[in-house]
Amino acid sequence: MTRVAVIGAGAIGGTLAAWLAQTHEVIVCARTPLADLEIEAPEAVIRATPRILTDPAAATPVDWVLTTTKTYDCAAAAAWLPGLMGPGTRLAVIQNGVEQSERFPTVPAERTVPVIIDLPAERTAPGRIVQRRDGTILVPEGAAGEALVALFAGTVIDAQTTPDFATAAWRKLAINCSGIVSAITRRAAEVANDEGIAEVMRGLVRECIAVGRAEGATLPDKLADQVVEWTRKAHPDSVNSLHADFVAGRPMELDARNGVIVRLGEKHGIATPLNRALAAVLGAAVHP
Ligand SMILES: NC(=O)C1=CN([C@@H]2O[C@H](COP(=O)(O)OP(=O)(O)OC[C@H]3O[C@@H](n4cnc5c(N)ncnc54)[C@H](OP(=O)(O)O)[C@@H]3O)[C@@H](O)[C@H]2O)C=CC1
Ligand SMILES: CC(C)(CO)C(=O)C(=O)O
Repeated sequence: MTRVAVIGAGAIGGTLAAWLAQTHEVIVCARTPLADLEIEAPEAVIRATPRILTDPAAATPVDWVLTTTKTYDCAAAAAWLPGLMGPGTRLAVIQNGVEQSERFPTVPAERTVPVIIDLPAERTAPGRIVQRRDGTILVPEGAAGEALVALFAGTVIDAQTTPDFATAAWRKLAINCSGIVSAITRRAAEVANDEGIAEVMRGLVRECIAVGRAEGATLPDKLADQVVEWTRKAHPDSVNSLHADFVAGRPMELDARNGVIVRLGEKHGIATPLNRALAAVLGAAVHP
């Protein structure tokens, strides 16, 4: 049986830990204590009672570490790694953005697997999560990516390798950068039905497309319209993770979702006024 440690028991970590615990030995490395996991998935309620650790000093080596904290908590999450990483342990960085491979520099590149996850989920209480639909995972081709795909076999998470991970990451960033409109308006995915807001979303995505192409991703012009359509088809009450952070008064992944477009745009001489402006507005907003 594969030993898997999941760092972070939030929306993504809790959901993945519960699904993996059906077939693997799972340890949850949590900051806030919790008793167990209960996931309200589209077809069923999934329960799991993995071993829960709250002290990095208690961690011992596992086969896989899945890190699922927010990007702004990477430094704190790294405190778990000395205990969890043995000579053969692989680290999957399951976070939004396009810089997953750079966030845990102490782990050798060949043992780090960047992961793009599409899995809308919201945490309602410690260990209690609403999973809005079945999810997908994309990882780069190669032995480590294939091993991660095998880990998720038998779960509702459709894990696959891709020969062009950069494109996959930038396509997901296109969705995420546009999600800032939900946090600013404090409205769930249904806000995309407002045509004025949809036009702002398209503008954010067009900037993302320009910078992503300069970084080597293959992104069609129609992606701007597609992002709006996908958001309109999401569960209308679906709250994205940036919006969830804002209303909870937590830090936000503004740099990973919008700031990175501004930063890399500057590198390539591409103007990104919408991402810059909206990130500044949300960054300065007082949480509700
Ligand atoms: N939610 C979603 O629908 C999606 C999210 N993502 C991405 O996935 C990543 C995770 O997001 P999400 O699950 O929503 O985030 P959450 O805020 O729900 O969960 C993050 C978890 O990390 C925990 N954590 C923080 N620091 C530590 C630490 N040092 N040790 C252990 N645990 C720690 C938090 O603890 P505490 O309980 O104390 O807060 C929290 O439980 C983000 O990059 C996000 O953008 C991607 C796709 C969809
Ligand atoms: C697009 C979405 C909502 C689900 O995958 C997401 O990535 C997030 O909430 O951060």
